[in-house]
Amino acid sequence: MQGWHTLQTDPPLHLYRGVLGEPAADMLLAQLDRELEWQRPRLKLYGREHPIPRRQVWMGDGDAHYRYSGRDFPPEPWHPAVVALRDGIIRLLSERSVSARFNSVLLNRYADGGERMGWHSDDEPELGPEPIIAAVSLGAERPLRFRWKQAGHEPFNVWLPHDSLLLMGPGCQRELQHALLPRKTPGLRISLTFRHVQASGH
Ligand SMILES: O=C(O)CCC(=O)C(=O)O
Ligand SMILES: [Fe+2]
Repeated sequence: MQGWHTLQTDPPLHLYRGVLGEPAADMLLAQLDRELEWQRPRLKLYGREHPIPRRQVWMGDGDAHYRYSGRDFPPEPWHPAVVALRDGIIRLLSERSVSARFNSVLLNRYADGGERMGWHSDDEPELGPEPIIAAVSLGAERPLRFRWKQAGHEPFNVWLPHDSLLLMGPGCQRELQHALLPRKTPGLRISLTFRHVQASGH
């Protein structure tokens, strides 16, 4: 159970179970919930502003700005527990001969199954042509739903257990979209999606 599981190879999706070990993962979930300044920004969708249906924190190196839905998010400074997790993830990826660097992370906080993230690909220009995204899940287990941009392939779920890491390799953002759809289930979930954004010259 523990360790790497290949979900598919083209484009690559790999799940690692047991990133920190249960007690440390439980502690990190509680610590992030308590210590971060969770935001609920309002974003424009089809010309109208709505608060996002979850909370988030954008964190990273000072020059790692992130732009979406016409807004610019300057990063919060790295939290030491998130730095330690990032470095652990980089070590795990190097076991697979994936050399990744991450200068930023989007932390998402879903208070319960009603909170969600809609369909998207992480394909903003500042993420570069074939981004590698490493997504750590803490708390309530929920499925990440994937669908193909090209017609004729079936959508599928990837269940993301507590203390797991989902590696979305090259091609995942180009060929697929993903969403965390609402479910009638309780339970706090926090995800951390580590990325590398090109410095924006701010
Ligand atoms: O919460 C998740 O697992 C998905 C998050 C996600 O897709 C993102 O941060 O881009
Ligand atoms: Fe995403």
